[in-house]
Amino acid sequence: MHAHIEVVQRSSQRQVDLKLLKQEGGWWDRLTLQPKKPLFLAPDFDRWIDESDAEMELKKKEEERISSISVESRVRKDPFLAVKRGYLFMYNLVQFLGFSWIFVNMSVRLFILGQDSFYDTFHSTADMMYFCQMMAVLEVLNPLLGLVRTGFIPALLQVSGRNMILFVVFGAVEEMQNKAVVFFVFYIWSWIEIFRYPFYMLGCMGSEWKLLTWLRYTLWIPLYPLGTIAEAVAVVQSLSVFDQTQMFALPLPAFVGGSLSFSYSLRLYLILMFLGLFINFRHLYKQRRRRYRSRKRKQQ
Ligand SMILES: CCCCCCCCCCCCC[C@@H](O)CC(=O)SCCNC(=O)CCNC(=O)[C@H](O)C(C)(C)COP(=O)(O)OP(=O)(O)OC[C@H]1O[C@@H](n2cnc3c(N)ncnc32)[C@H](O)[C@@H]1OP(=O)(O)O
Repeated sequence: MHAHIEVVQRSSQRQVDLKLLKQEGGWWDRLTLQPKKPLFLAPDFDRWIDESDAEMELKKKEEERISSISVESRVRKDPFLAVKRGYLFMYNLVQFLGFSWIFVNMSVRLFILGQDSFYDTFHSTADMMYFCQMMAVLEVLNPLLGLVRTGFIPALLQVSGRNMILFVVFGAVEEMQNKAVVFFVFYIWSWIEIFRYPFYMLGCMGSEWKLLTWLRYTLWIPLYPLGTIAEAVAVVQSLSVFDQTQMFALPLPAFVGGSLSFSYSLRLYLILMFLGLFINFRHLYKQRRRRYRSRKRKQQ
């Protein structure tokens, strides 16, 4: 094979840099015609690439080209991307502020009043919790509208499960509202949400804080079972109230007579709750693995 030889300007007293321009593409077995390389000739190892380096480089360039095409086409295809991001950002911000308010309120009251604060949690925070949980219905709609990559079933279980506790077990039963269990349920819910929503907010801006991501994908491991246990305690405590008051009781046909206490529905709900815990725990575990696996791949 032949090459044009070009003398590069960067020559010094010690060396002369020669640039060989191949006349045809391809790999050379050696630099000169004679098999043994003259002693005065040395390749520039800073620029040296062998066949496998070149393949890697080509592959990398190809991947970069494909990802830039897919990003471009996604941006081009979705003219409402900015509106969607803006909506999600605002939604997450409102939820973050709501749960932060609840968390700070409960923490300050706990600090000042100690255990006495447990019994007044509902009256001091329920309005905000109602607001946040009503808004959370959007979390079931968002995946349906294709706005987020959340699983629809886990979101539905999460939102309907919490709303059942908040609106039915606590909201409708006055006897439950001054029980200590309200404190534990609300506090556990708030603990995860004050990290989850800012994590999403950063995501909407295309940014990430490693510590926040870690907290979002780790705190649920102790909090989810604890939260479910606290909710289960609340349900069990409310059973006798539903039996006594016959609130929401289902009237039975005349030939049977009487009515079916709502506590039976709640007993069934208790079973669903632990099934829901299993489904969502598995979902969150998979999300965690996906997040950290894809990050590891990016680092490699
Ligand atoms: C009346 C009949 C009732 C029948 C009910 C049956 C009963 C079921 C009961 C279930 C037990 C409930 C117990 C529970 O209440 C106890 C507690 O909550 S204790 C406190 C601890 N809890 C938690 O940790 C759960 C918190 N909640 C969640 O994590 C979510 O709600 C959940 C749906 C469970 C999982 O979230 P998701 O699937 O969204 O995972 P990711 O965060 O990884 O998100 C996936 C991707 O989507 C993007 N995303 C999602 N949401 C948003 C958003 N709002 N804004 C912007 N982006 C969002 C996210 O960034 C991810 O994107 P990417 O894939 O690009 O990383």
